[in-house]
Amino acid sequence: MSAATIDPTRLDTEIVASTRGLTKKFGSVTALDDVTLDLRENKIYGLLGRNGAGKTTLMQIMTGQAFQTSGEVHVFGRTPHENTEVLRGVSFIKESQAYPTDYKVAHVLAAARHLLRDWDEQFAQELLRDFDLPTDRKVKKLSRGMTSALGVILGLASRAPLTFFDEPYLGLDAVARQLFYDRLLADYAEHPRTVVLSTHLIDEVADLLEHVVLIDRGRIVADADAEEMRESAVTVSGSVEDVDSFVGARPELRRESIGSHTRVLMRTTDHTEDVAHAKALGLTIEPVSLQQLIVETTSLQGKDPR
Ligand SMILES: Nc1ncnc2c1ncn2[C@@H]1O[C@H](COP(=O)(O)OP(=O)(O)OP(=O)(O)O)[C@@H](O)[C@H]1O
Repeated sequence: MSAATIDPTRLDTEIVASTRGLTKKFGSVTALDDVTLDLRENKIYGLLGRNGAGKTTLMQIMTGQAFQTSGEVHVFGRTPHENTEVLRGVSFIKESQAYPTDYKVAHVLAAARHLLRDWDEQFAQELLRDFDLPTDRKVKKLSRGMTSALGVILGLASRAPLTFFDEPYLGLDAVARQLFYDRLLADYAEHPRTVVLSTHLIDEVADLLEHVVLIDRGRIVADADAEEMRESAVTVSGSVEDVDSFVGARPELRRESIGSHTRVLMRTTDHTEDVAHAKALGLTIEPVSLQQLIVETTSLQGKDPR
């Protein structure tokens, strides 16, 4: 779907969470730098960015688990910190989640049932069967994949209006990850909510994402509809002369040349027009994957480690 054909009613959905000028410093490290962001209801977001970009810090502050140094954060119109009512509608799933030493899977589920307003026990039981997770096993004794499965079950069955998944599926194998994506999509269709997926597996989740927030060294560098973002660039190839004249002065994200043949990944402001024009000139034009675009966008921002 192109930007022009997006259902206009979906553009104006309510804001469920927002930040204004959010900054977080850890000593001399600025983990978040003036982040202003709105998360709207009933959308699946990809929160993407390189290691150390600030994704986890942003999610921790939005879920009231950490304090900002300056700036504002609101969830359902209120400050999330120590706000039980707000947090009953928020689910934050992360791999490093710690549980009390003696907790079994069943205890974790009971706690979630108690804490989360929209928890669906029947769905949780279905997911336990799907992921083959034993409820009487101590969480400490679960394998890495089983621990990840517990995380995704909690996140899905919470049906929280605002659900964050901070790479909880790192331990899942490819089959279990696919099961997670399938269950998420099917359940989201029946129970729309705001889901934020933070992941490095961009290609794998690309089709799920409706909106992309790209963070680089603590700053938001892209906040766009996923389809619009995909259509913001193309790869064009042909003879150096033809490609150069087609690209003109427009921004190039990458160029690879062999002899007199060249291939350029370039920005475009009119995707349809550019595709038609390039084809008419006999150039080869290919779409760009979200992953490719994000790699090029973030690598352009500089590579100095913090
Ligand atoms: N408790 C802390 N004390 C000091 N520095 C921290 C702390 N937590 C995060 N940082 C720093 O803040 C920056 C952002 O970290 P964050 O964990 O938010 O990144 P991320 O995008 O989630 O990374 P990854 O994809 O690797 O998980 C990093 O430079 C990190 O070292």
